[in-house]
Amino acid sequence: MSAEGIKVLKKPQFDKSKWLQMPRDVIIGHDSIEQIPKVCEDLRTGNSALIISGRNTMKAAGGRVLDLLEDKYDVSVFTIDSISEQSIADAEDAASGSDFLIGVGGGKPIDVAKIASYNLNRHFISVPTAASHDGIASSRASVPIEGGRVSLDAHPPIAIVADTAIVSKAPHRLTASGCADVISNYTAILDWELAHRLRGEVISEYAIALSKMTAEILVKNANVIKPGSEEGAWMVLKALFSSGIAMSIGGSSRPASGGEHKFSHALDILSPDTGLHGEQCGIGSIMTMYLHGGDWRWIRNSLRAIGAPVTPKELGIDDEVAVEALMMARTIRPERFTVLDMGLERDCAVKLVKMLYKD
Ligand SMILES: NC(=O)C1=CN([C@@H]2O[C@H](COP(=O)(O)OP(=O)(O)OC[C@H]3O[C@@H](n4cnc5c(N)ncnc54)[C@H](OP(=O)(O)O)[C@@H]3O)[C@@H](O)[C@H]2O)C=CC1
Ligand SMILES: O=C(CO)COP(=O)(O)O
Ligand SMILES: [Zn+2]
Repeated sequence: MSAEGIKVLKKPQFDKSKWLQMPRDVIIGHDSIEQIPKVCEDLRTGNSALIISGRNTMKAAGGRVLDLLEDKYDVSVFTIDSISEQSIADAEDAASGSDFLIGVGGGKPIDVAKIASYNLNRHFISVPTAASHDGIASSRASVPIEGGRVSLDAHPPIAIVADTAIVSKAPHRLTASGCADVISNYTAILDWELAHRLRGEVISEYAIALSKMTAEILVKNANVIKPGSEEGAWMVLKALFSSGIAMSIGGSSRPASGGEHKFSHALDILSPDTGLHGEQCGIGSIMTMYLHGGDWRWIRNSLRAIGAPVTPKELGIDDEVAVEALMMARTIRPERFTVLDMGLERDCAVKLVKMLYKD
């Protein structure tokens, strides 16, 4: 071919751009709830606030937030029982006259506050009462919809106020569930890498490194995570924060949510209000680690060490329901490719669940 026949391809211009949002004020520590008025002042949040909380969590912390703010701010309270499209719409109605929102509770009130504030274009402050989930800092919200669940784009809290004295008094089951949510990062990452290899899905090495490091540090410090320990609460809250930041960097929940989360979301449909989110993800993670050919016994031992359940029986569900959840996982958020989307057959799912009981 002559020189004239060769087309010189111009290197495409670099046109990548990313917009990351992060929390501005983060206070984790003993009696940090007392700092809430200062945080509101610092962030110039406005004059009126809506506290979104649950029944138990209103008692554990919401009441104190109300006491601390009501002198200076016009504060109302909205209590939720569950997260649903309806409870989010109701929360938005309740918040329409408020300058900012405060989510006080576990994952559900925080996600409701996150979405409502995002839809209303208001700031929100995250006040976790339990170290039970890694949505305390993330910019995502997880919402059940008819027959499934969606991970919605939202925004991160403008501030996080996590009081270790309050969180350490929450039932230990919640803390162990938060640890399991973080331990499941190991398999979430493997699933993301699998989707990258097979489907060309874009991955973020920074998000992966942070997510993995977070799980490693947590497992390394499992010995301090004991019922009632404030040091343990501190350790887990830091991990949950870090995992949430990995999701912000990744631009999706991918660094912390893979097949084990799809299994958990399926269980939420098949057996609602039985297991906690992180508990279910932990058990899912043992099984998906097995499918990835990794050290599933190590995942199981790590979960046991922090007091999380490792079998459907310990979770309070029948093995048949766990098998059904494995089969249903591929129908949950089908665009999220994981090891459970590779044509798992029912008899293999049965074996997988049986394997959980092996020595
Ligand atoms: N956005 C994200 O990135 C993420 C979102 N999630 C979502 O979070 C949710 C799971 O969170 P989780 O916290 O497990 O569930 P909940 O918010 O339902 O909390 C579980 C239970 O613990 C109670 N509780 C919380 N704190 C205390 C306390 N200090 N003392 C006594 N009881 C307490 C709650 O009481 P009450 O009845 O008062 O609420 C509730 O009954 C799921 O919807 C999940 O999808 C999970 C991970 C990441
Ligand atoms: O729970 C999460 C991360 O721990 C969020 O994941 P989902 O996007 O699957 O709801
Ligand atoms: Zn999770």
